[in-house]
Amino acid sequence: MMRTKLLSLVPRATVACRHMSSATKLTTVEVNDKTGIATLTMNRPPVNGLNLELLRDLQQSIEEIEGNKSCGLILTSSNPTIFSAGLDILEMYKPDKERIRAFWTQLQDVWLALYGSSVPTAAAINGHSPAGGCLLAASCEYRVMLPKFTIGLNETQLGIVAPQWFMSTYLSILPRREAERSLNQGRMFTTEEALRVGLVDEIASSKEEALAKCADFIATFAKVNPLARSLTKQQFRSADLQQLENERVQDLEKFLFFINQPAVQKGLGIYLESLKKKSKN
Ligand SMILES: CCCCC/C=C\CCCC/C=C/C(=O)SCCNC(=O)CCNC(=O)[C@H](O)C(C)(C)COP(=O)(O)OP(=O)(O)OC[C@H]1O[C@@H](n2cnc3c(N)ncnc32)[C@H](O)[C@@H]1OP(=O)(O)O
Repeated sequence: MMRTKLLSLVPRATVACRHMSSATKLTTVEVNDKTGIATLTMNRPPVNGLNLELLRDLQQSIEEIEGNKSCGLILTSSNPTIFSAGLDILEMYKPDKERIRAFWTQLQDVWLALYGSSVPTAAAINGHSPAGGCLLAASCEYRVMLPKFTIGLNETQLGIVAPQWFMSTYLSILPRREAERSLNQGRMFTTEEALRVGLVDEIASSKEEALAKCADFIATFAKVNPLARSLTKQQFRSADLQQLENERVQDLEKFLFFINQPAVQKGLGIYLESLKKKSKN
């Protein structure tokens, strides 16, 4: 394993980090030597759209962190204004038959790995976090968000439906009434609104502060027996995890059926166009 000192990249100049993975291009993992906490950074310009390759790298990085006995995982983004734009719509619009199967299966794998991770997890949400971006953040145990951004499961706004495990993830954080209403509305919350409903736990004024708050959360487990902690977490999450494990194939088939409906394809095309028009103005 490569052990490079990346002093110029760490948030606090006095803390050394081990750079664990450099082979992957779309994610990086840095472990803070002092705290043992791993920071997993998504880096797929322009918007961290979750395509097959980014999802593969995310899963590889989560496995790497689990395997390296890190004390915790902080998920963040290298983009200063976008945590993740969610699923890359280009994977779902006029999809290639084989690739879209691999894509959805990989998304399932990432969720199972992150939501079911044995280490404490936190998200430093340093930018907008719609749909799949929100799913990743919500799969963590703690969320710290920067002001003036938005977060939420906005699928219905795009004419698509968040599958059951997206809903379970929301329900693990939000009261049922809030989860149902905001999913039905496809509501995007501002940072302040997200704090008010409990979708995020804290607000930070900079990425550095968000990372530090996430590290403080992970440090609350320092004196807790790690096995007792992870088995307790597993018990809380096992019904959700098991449900997807049991229904993976049906979930994939449902997704393929739904996404290939002409009306859904038309809607995705219109949405992509509107995004492109907006980016040109
Ligand atoms: C009952 C059975 C159910 C079965 C399941 C059925 C269906 C499956 C559901 C799947 C669940 C889906 C989850 C998702 O994650 S869908 C994706 C949702 N994402 C969004 O709606 C976000 C869209 N993007 C934005 O709102 C903004 O781009 C932004 C993230 C706020 C960033 O804004 P800004 O900095 O102003 O950047 P631009 O808008 O200018 O974008 C730059 C370029 O990036 C392209 N872009 C943006 N987002 C995406 C995306 N998600 N996928 C692909 N491409 C994206 C955008 O078009 C620009 O491209 P250009 O430079 O080429 O014009």
